[in-house]
Amino acid sequence: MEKLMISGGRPLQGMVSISGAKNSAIALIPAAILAESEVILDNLPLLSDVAVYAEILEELGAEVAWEGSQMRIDPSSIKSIPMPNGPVKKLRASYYMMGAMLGRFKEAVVGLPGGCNFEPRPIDQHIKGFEALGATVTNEHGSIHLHAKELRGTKIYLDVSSVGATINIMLAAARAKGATIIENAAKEPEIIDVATLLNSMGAIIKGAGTETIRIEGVSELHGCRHSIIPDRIQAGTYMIAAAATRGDVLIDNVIPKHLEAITAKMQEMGVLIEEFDESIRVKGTPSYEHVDVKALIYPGFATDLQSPMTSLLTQARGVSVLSDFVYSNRFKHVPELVRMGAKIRVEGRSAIIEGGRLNAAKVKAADLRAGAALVIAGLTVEEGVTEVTGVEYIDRGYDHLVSNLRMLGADVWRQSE
Ligand SMILES: CC(=O)N[C@H]1[C@@H](OP(=O)(O)OP(=O)(O)OC[C@H]2O[C@@H](n3ccc(=O)[nH]c3=O)[C@H](O)[C@@H]2O)O[C@H](CO)[C@@H](O)[C@@H]1O
Ligand SMILES: C=C(OP(=O)(O)O)C(=O)O
Repeated sequence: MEKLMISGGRPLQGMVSISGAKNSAIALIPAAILAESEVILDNLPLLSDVAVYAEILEELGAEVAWEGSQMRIDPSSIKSIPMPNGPVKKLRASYYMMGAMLGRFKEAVVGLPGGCNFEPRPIDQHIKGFEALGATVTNEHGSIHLHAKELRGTKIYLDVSSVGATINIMLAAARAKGATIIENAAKEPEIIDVATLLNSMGAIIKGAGTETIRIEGVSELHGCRHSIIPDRIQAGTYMIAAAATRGDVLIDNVIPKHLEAITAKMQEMGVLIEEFDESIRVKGTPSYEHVDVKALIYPGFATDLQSPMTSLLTQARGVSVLSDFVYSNRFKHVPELVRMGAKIRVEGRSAIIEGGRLNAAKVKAADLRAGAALVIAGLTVEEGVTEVTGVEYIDRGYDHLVSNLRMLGADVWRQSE
């Protein structure tokens, strides 16, 4: 096991290039199961979640060649094998195995997902969707068993606009008979990315990115080549880190439109931000105003940036209120930030943050974005070394974090625990 060591107090300066999006990559890899020939994914991030997904596909019999930021997946010899345990337990997005296997084989056995469990994360809307398409779904000893004689298109209204359920239903419906309409669909950019890949594979999907998605089922899908969209959450994290250290950073390979909510909130605090076609420059200022933030579904402020934003708000004057309307209890970073001297209390689904200096401490990342929050907090500390354990969570979602931060002038290194 390793830990991250951070000797903070240096403004981040220079340029960082953002990798492809985790939440796209880990949906696009299982989507390749639906094809009959090779799928090539470019701009793939180097993340532990991606490695686990490659392992899952290999276990099923796919040929996977991963070199740098490209993955070639030949799914032609994939077999329908039950996956109750093993790598599916290591990540959240293994739930996409249900939609992809159901679409291709009309059956699947998949262990309940792992990943970041900052609070109970139900999958009832995924199951409701599969059942509406004609599948029988049972939970047997912690594994979901799915089976259908045939999948038939239908209209599905999601009770909550879930990213995972929207993508999972698209995967299964892409090879169903007839048309499926998802109402109250999630609108996150990663959903458009998955629809783009599926359409390049021969699917007929319209409306991705809006609340109504229509999927015309087809009997066969073929291979294709696809470049993954930039990771808006990694980009937002570097934007926050640049501001928190009062630095000046050009964040390259981003889609500024995907970052509008975080950009607007940071500008409201007094951070200077310039937008270019594919990059964003973030320049810190000596003093920030407190703001209130509401994490919402896209295009609102991303819940995945809520924890990193908490660290930035410790650097603002006065009292900020940060509420999460996607996850009511995503606050595992708070006690650790308090250990570093932050004045934060949680009330219901809100964190009340009073600005002030942080101190170096030994802290533990309990999930991916809590880890990012602690790294940002450590970067602001002027004396001493902050130690962050739980690095395995951070490796789920940040490509080359240490080398990127070092390139920006931070004094950060990994060390054995
Ligand atoms: C792999 C992946 O893409 N992960 C992202 C995805 O997670 P994930 O797809 O799991 O999150 P959802 O969009 O499904 O969850 C949104 C809300 O809906 C609720 N819900 C969800 C499904 C369901 O069947 N029933 C239900 O009640 C959840 O508890 C949560 O309150 O979107 C989240 C919200 O943007 C992000 O934080 C995660 O980074
Ligand atoms: C919660 C996250 O991921 P996952 O859904 O994969 O656990 C995240 O990326 O912040």
